[in-house]
Amino acid sequence: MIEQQPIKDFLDSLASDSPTPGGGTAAALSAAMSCSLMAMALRVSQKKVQDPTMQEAAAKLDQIRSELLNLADKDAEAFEAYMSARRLPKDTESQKQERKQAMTKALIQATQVPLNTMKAIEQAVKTVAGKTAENVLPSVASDLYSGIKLAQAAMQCAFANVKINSTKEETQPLYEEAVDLLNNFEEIVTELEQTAKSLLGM
Ligand SMILES: Nc1nc(=O)c2c([nH]1)NC[C@@H]1CN(c3ccc(C(=O)N[C@@H](CCC(=O)O)C(=O)O)cc3)C=[N+]21
Repeated sequence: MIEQQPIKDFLDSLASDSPTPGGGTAAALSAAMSCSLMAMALRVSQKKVQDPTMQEAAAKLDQIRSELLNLADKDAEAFEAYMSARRLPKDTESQKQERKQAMTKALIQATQVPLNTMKAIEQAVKTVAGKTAENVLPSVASDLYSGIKLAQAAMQCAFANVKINSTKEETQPLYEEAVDLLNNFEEIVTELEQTAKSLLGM
């Protein structure tokens, strides 16, 4: 489990030529870090600003962060299963059929997981958008901004994983859902970025 790993060990295994952890895991973990940063900005601000939504939003971000850490593990499992299916024998006609079925099944899961990562990131950003972000103290505006930009990067990375796996008819509906989600997200995140920038005086 990723949560048990020292950061150095995780980064070494990400850099290694083994297929997992891969980009999908990195997207989910980056998003988890984004949640931490945004929660921190809210918790610091909450001490001085009378905004009862901040505490709740921070708690929600903690919950989404825990989901994202789980998705980081799930992504490695799903991509590993796909790589295993690819390694199945293909000597006879029935083996070929079985391998094809197993690969399709694993590919659907390897596409569903980064799509779930995208959904979690959208929830995280929606949690801070609007009044909550506007009430963040200028002293932690850089943390809010960093959290937002990390969320945006993680969203685009998770989307790239959905895209690269969307090579079959069976994954097409997931791809279409991801495109819609990304477009909607970009609108929300652009506005939120403006809020953080103006707090930063940028
Ligand atoms: N949900 C999801 N998560 C991913 O992380 C994900 C994904 N989908 N879809 C595709 C991309 C690409 N990616 C690779 C990482 C390493 C190798 C790799 O190490 N390949 C070696 C070893 C192959 C083996 O061990 O059989 C090779 O090709 O020589 C390949 C591909 C992860 N991705």
